[in-house]
Amino acid sequence: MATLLKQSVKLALIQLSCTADKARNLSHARTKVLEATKQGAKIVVLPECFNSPYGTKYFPQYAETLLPSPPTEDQSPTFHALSKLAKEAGVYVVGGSIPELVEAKKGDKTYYNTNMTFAPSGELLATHRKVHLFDIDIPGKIKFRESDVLSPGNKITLVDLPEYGKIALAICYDIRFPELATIAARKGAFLLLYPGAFNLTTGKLHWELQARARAMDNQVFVGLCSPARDMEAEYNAWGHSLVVDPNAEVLGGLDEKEGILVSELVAGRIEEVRKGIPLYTQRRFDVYPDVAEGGKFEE
Ligand SMILES: NC(=O)CC(=O)C(=O)O
Repeated sequence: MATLLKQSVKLALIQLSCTADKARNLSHARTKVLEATKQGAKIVVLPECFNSPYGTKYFPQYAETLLPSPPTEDQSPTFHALSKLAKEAGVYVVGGSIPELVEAKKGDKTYYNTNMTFAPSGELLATHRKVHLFDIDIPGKIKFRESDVLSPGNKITLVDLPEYGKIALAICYDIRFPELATIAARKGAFLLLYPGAFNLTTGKLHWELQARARAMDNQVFVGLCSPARDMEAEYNAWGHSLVVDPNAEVLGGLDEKEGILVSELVAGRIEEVRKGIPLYTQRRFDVYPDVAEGGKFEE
């Protein structure tokens, strides 16, 4: 029987220390991706906003232009660094996210929080713009309004890795919207990946819970990749990158410090879990609508 994950694969999440120095962040990311590759990883993930600090005032300052693709070196040093790195390491590189600038002819500027995923050949396979912007206000704890600067993406992102199967990409706050995950899983993703930077308030409450919930709902692997925590920065990331299996069990996790988490995703595990708890044949579309009938896959 064909399995969703065609062969077992090692996934690495790089919980990178991210600074205000973009060039340093890029070369540091290279060092860590190569380190993960030495441990056998074939899919390597970087965190949300891995080449800049996370904060609305930083997005315009660090933004790069990705379109038309491929951008020049000047337009996007990160595109070129990640493409070269994927080729050098011979692995899939899921480039967390970076602030993206789209400038209209009349000078209007639009910013997105954008992921780029590269094949081992160095080819750009997909981009995902954060669909749900992080606008929250928890009195006395945290207020954040990405929408002051960013615009939202408008699609669900599935990426085909021919030797392994399909993965779904979304960014941080996107994880709180289970419809996106469910549609991607029902379209055949074996892994939901979320580069993300929760914080000390919401991280403690919901980070692991969200990861396990999306894995449990959809009976697929889930990976959440955070920047390392920096208490000198204005925004303090939660850290605790983790990988969860299709039975919602934590396969591995980090603390708040920089680190590399390598986890083996075993082919056949999804089908084993789904055989035991057969949600996939028990859905009642005569009682409620099938969300997987919808979903937009192109910008
Ligand atoms: N930073 C985010 O996008 C999301 C987050 O921190 C949360 O959902 O909590």
